[in-house]
Amino acid sequence: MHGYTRLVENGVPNAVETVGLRKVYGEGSTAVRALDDVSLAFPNGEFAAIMGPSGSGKSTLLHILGALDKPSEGRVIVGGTELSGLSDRELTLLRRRRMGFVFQFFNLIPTLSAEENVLLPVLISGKKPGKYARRVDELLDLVGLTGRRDHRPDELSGGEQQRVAIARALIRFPDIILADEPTGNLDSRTGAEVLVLLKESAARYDQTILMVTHDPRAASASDRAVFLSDGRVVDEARDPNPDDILERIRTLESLG
Ligand SMILES: Nc1ncnc2c1ncn2[C@@H]1O[C@H](COP(=O)(O)OP(=O)(O)OP(=O)(O)O)[C@@H](O)[C@H]1O
Repeated sequence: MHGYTRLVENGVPNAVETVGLRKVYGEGSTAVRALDDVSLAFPNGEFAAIMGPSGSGKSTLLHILGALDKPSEGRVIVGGTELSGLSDRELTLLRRRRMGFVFQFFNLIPTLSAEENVLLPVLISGKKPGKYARRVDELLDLVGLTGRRDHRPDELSGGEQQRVAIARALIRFPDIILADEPTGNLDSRTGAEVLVLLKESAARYDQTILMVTHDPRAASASDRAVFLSDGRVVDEARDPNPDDILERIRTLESLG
């Protein structure tokens, strides 16, 4: 159905919403049901953590929420727009205009400086980089890399590279930030700093954060943790604390 819109109480569409999402990889006896009837709503401005055991479907869900992959069945609605009605070109534009990706393996371009990596989404979308000069300065300052702007990725630590990736994800003021294990290979202090950065940006620019993580401490920074098991949403926790999350994970793993 085209133009499908669901409204939340105050009349503003959810940042992202899914209805009856299924994803099956492969066919016949080797088919894997990665997502099974997932219906979720992420209101504007929410910081949501997506958790669950290995293989439970977290990355698959994040890729579908970020319009990087398509569901086998069900709907994804981003800011009131149903994705199934969009062409590949329109999906690309929607990703560029509205989404920022922070993935664990930083995907920085090795031959570009930190500053050039941050500007990459601007260059790719054909905008004039000069217009973003002030924004680059602001972001490099926000992530504490002003003094490293001319360094290439191999001249930066893992934490610094991750901070470049965050600045890059934020450069075009995305409505939605999708993060896959953003603290996964960082020490706990750098990981905590990265989360503070994401939260500060989200609060300042009214952005929604969708973050896959295994880390109870990272998830406790969120407004809501959603737990997947075998491709289904099996639990949710509002304003979770690390102990609460650990307890729920243990329960899920004992059931699995
Ligand atoms: N491209 C693919 N082809 C076939 N099966 C896949 C593919 N991608 C994922 N799967 C399967 O789908 C299921 C869900 O995978 P997914 O990567 O979403 O889980 P996850 O919760 O992110 O796991 P992890 O925490 O280990 O990263 C798994 O059983 C996985 O083996």
